[in-house]
Amino acid sequence: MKEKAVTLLNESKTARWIALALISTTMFFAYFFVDVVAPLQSMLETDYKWTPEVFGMLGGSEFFLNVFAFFLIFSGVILDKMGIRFTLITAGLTMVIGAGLKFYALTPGFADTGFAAWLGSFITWVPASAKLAFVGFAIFGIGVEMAGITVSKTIVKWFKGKEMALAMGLEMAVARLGVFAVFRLTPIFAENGGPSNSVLWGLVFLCIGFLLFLTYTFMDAKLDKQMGVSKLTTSPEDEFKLSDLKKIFTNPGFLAISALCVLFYSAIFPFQKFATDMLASKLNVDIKSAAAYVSFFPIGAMILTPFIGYFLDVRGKGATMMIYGAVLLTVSHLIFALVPAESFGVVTAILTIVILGTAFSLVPASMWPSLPKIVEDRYLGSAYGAIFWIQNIGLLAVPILIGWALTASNPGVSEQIAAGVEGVKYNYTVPELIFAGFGVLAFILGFVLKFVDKKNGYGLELPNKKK
Ligand SMILES: NCCCC[C@H](NC(=O)[C@@H](N)CC(=O)O)C(=O)O
Repeated sequence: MKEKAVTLLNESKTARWIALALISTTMFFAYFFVDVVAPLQSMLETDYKWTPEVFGMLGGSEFFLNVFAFFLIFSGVILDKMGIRFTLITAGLTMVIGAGLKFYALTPGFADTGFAAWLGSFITWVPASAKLAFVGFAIFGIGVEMAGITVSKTIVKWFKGKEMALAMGLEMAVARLGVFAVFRLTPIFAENGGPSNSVLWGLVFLCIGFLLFLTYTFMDAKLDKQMGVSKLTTSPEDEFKLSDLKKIFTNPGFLAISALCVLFYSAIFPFQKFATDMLASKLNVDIKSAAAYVSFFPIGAMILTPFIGYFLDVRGKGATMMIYGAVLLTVSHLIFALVPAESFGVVTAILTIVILGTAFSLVPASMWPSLPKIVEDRYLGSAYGAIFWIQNIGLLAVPILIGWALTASNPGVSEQIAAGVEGVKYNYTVPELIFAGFGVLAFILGFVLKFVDKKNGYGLELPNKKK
């Protein structure tokens, strides 16, 4: 009897783009929450007495458990061992729980408790609200990073050999739209209820995102069923083993790309957190207008990333793109650092942000689809977890470093702002020079990656799409 050939769900264009839409929309909400208070630095300083150091620490706290308690390494192993569905649901729930705690930290309901009084009784320069917000954001951080690696592996599952870089580019584009939305919406939410209202909206969005992840799991289960994926059909050599972690950390391609990743992203995400205040001070405009200019940053990246992804699918040149990205990154931070405020107008600001947005498209669009070329599929989740872990070390340390550099290079300014003195502003030259330095190092690492690729034949310069 002839067996009926099954057309796999991922062979259907409609099905794979629906799968992508579901997981990408959740990442939109997740990225919204990541920066939900980013444009509110001065409001948090005035309303909650959060100094720039405290604000910088909040940015770092997102990565605290991932880095120090190795949660990202665990997340990668969980993904490879337990599969996509389990990990997506766990990630979604973790984000909601962490976000809920961060919201509670900013409410009067918390401020009036004995717990708040106790939290405020030690390390008194960090307010109780900030301490609890750090805990919530650290838990959220586990969820969002777990979601990030799982979404990457999911895209490889549905799109490998097809439009993989385009799909990853589109997913990142949708996520960036979340960052654009946050810079537009958060100041409005905060005007009508303070920073806690912005965080509450972020929490509501995350609940919707969780439901979308849940919906996707039904598609995933159907695809697995069609592929006959079960413990019985997976041969022992196809299964993830803990010893694979050693293979990841001794792979020269992985090490080069991870170093480039941490340097590049250290000059992007931490910048995003300080960018509104930096532009407000450099352009001498209010926070709302500055936040509106910063919103062009993710928009530039959002528009370009899928095009670059498409180019990589059909033409390749992934390693070269990363080098171009590092050059643009350095140039834009040098402009922010060195062009004097008198010559720095709105047009210069927007142009520089667009250059930075282009860098922010070139590197991510080529970096994330490169990893499946460097490591085996069976430990791809762990490899994504490990590269995120290395990246998170930078994302944790750099906002603290920048907060400290800002205070140190502007003696007395923090005290005047906290005292409510009008018109006092920070000068961001030193922090911007630090960001530019990361760009220079990323540029050098780009060449190292190209060399390692040539030596090991990973095919980073080759197209992703099979003819
Ligand atoms: N599926 C997404 C690929 C990674 C996208 C990348 N995000 C990260 O690297 C995150 N670890 C950073 C973060 O969560 O802050 C991006 O370019 O957005």
